[in-house]
Amino acid sequence: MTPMLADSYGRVATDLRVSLTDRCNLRCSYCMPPEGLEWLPKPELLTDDELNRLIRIGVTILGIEEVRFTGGEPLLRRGLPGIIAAATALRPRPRTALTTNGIGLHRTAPALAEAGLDRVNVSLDTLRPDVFEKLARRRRLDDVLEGMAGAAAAGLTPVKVNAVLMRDINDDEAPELLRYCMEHGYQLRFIEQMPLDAQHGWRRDTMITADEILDRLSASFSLEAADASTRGSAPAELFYVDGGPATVGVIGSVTRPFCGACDRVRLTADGQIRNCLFAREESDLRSLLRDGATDDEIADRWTAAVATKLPGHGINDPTFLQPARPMSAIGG
Ligand SMILES: Nc1nc2c(ncn2[C@@H]2O[C@H](COP(=O)(O)OP(=O)(O)OP(=O)(O)O)[C@@H](O)[C@H]2O)c(=O)[nH]1
Ligand SMILES: C[S@@+](CC[C@H](N)C(=O)[O-])C[C@H]1O[C@@H](n2cnc3c(N)ncnc32)[C@H](O)[C@@H]1O
Ligand code: SF4
Ligand code: SF4
Repeated sequence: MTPMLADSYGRVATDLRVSLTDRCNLRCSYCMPPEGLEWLPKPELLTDDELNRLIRIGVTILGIEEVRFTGGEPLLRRGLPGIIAAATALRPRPRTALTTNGIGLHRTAPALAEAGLDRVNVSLDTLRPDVFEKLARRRRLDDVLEGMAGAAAAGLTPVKVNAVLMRDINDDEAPELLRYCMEHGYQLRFIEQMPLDAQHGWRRDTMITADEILDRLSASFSLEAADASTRGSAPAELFYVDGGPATVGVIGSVTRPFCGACDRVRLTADGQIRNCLFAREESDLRSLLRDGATDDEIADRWTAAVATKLPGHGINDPTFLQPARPMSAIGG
């Protein structure tokens, strides 16, 4: 198929990240303020049918090969199994994945697997209940751990685990998290905090960098960089732990950006296409949908949206401005 979602820097978007809701049942301090946010009004959200149609256009007309469901917290979306089933019924069948905080996953994992979901990424920043409560502002650590186990038992593997380290909160926990994940067969990745929180609390001088993460891990494990040629467009740089085969990943979005190999495009829960996590402009597919546009007209607007993608996120430029939408409303 001719690549349709190409930008002017030679990159082609084949990975569609779909935000199913901007709501969440946690309040991670690097993402949301304690009081939550003003949620998108219901009439502005795409219905399941509208979402399914856009995913179908992405896969069958525009060359999307992988669909990632995210949010907000995607498990809060009632129609999730049906949305997954509609995506996996498409031909060519896209690979599917879910990025979740894991709450409730223990219960829903079998139904999600049954609907055709291939794998999950679960966010887990700490193994200490008091630190979890401080970071996520809810007492739900056990639910998350149970959710990860449920996903593995349902075959939603590999279970990848995302951890953000925050200075003086959980930055001493890197080795403990890695040991836990290795024991349970999960693939852990540490993520550099990005300036995407609604309360604009990100500070370059306090963020934990990829170099620091690697230093902390190296005090307890021997790490050997995996062959870079196998990385492709993956955000995580992989390191073999103690000779392998277990690996740990580092997602250095700020200090080791990977935008040159980006293959992502995002659809927000209210039907806007964003060609980058940090885009300051969006393309409105919802109005087209609701005005009776044809599949080809929708595909044309989507193609034009990706064509204007910038070469990188610009976080390291002096003129950088954080996007108006926070991470939870973009779809992380
Ligand atoms: N800069 C940047 N960071 C991203 C992007 N997508 C995801 N991330 C960061 O990487 C983290 C992990 O993302 P996930 O949704 O778990 O999945 P992934 O790493 O993209 O994908 P897989 O490794 O294929 O499972 C997110 O929490 C973000 O912090 C992106 O497009 N740009
Ligand atoms: C926005 S959440 C949405 C999915 C789900 N609620 C979850 O937490 O996995 C997706 C990912 O973004 C990460 N994230 C949120 N805010 C971030 C930030 N400011 N910098 C880096 N990663 C962030 C989270 O840790 C999570 O792994
Ligand atoms: S990172 Fe995920 S779980 Fe945490 S507040 Fe944001 S959307 Fe919710
Ligand atoms: S910051 Fe933008 S260009 Fe860079 S990898 Fe993420 S989505 Fe792609």
